[in-house]
Amino acid sequence: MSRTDIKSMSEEELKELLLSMGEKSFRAAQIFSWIHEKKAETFDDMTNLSRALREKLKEECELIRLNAVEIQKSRLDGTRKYAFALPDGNIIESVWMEYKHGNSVCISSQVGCRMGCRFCASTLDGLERNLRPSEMLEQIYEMERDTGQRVSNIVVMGTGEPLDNLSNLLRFLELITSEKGSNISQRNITVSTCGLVPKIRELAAKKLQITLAISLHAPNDELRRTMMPIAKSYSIHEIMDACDEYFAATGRRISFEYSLVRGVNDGEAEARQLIALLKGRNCHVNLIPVNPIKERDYKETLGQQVEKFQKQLEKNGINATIRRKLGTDIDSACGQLRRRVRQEENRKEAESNG
Ligand SMILES: C[S@@+](CC[C@H](N)C(=O)[O-])C[C@H]1O[C@@H](n2cnc3c(N)ncnc32)[C@H](O)[C@@H]1O
Ligand code: SF4
Repeated sequence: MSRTDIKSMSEEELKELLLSMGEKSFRAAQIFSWIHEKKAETFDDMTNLSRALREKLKEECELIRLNAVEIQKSRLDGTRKYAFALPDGNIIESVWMEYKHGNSVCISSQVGCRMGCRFCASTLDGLERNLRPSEMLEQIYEMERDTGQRVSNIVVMGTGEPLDNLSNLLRFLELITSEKGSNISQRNITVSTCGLVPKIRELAAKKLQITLAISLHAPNDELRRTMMPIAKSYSIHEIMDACDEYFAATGRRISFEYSLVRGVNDGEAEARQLIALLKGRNCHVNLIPVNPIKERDYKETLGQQVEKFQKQLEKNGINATIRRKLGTDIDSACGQLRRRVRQEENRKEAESNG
């Protein structure tokens, strides 16, 4: 029988668990605080619990940890890239970034991704599985343990489509923002999606204060379909309607991600279409030259053209920034560290077998 994933549980669920073990319900608050506030590494760290209860918890529950199998540290700034092994051996990646206003982390929401975007390394082997809430949390807790610092901002922009794993994402958000845990403000969290329209509407109905980022990458459906298969299911028009609903429900300005691909979506005509699409909207555009991956033929837009594109948007009243690149000395496209670590592990295994 598999053990209970206690790090994914709400305080209410913890209470029920403890009552079912014949314990007093106030133990739930103590255990919740050990896990999410003090970030206990083992049940034995929970010193205000009786030895008997700790033993019972060890038998019935797992307190999952991630194992950092590789950490790349930038020599230029504080950026660190982590490859973490999950309890089942799957590998995911997370990034730690240091800014003047605090520390920011980029975390994964799935092992792989099934969305198939043409520029993205995360999807090359498809989707393996969803991450549990505990596995999303633990990326952050583990990076905090490693750096000895606290996180203030979170972007769910690593491997995976977070809205394809919505119920686990919602529990993760509940736990990481809990006043009895890390107490991170919803306003300091960004969730990025390729545009799963029904899930955007579901998220809007929760009325959270998190920022929604839409990976747009093209100003018209025809071009978007060549870059992102999801564009065959939902049109840009439908995405914009869902964004309006999100804004109406939350009052939060939408961010649009636009990866510039040389000769594909970076011309004056595309900028004009993008302006027409976003004019009058309370939004922000993040421009980022695409990070080329060797498995695909896309090349990044070069510096001058990136600036020209941005200026054209700004001149027409569209807020646009070029995303500053951190850790350029360790930079590799999202999902590539995980792929390399996995390939190395497969090679070692093959060598030891043969
Ligand atoms: C990896 S995705 C994860 C979140 C979600 N699945 C999404 O697509 O928004 C995060 C962001 O990275 C972008 N991205 C993926 N591969 C990229 C690449 N090679 N170069 C630049 N941006 C990339 C995506 O388009 C998206 O805006
Ligand atoms: S960009 Fe996002 S949705 Fe598209 S394949 Fe990558 S992780 Fe998945």
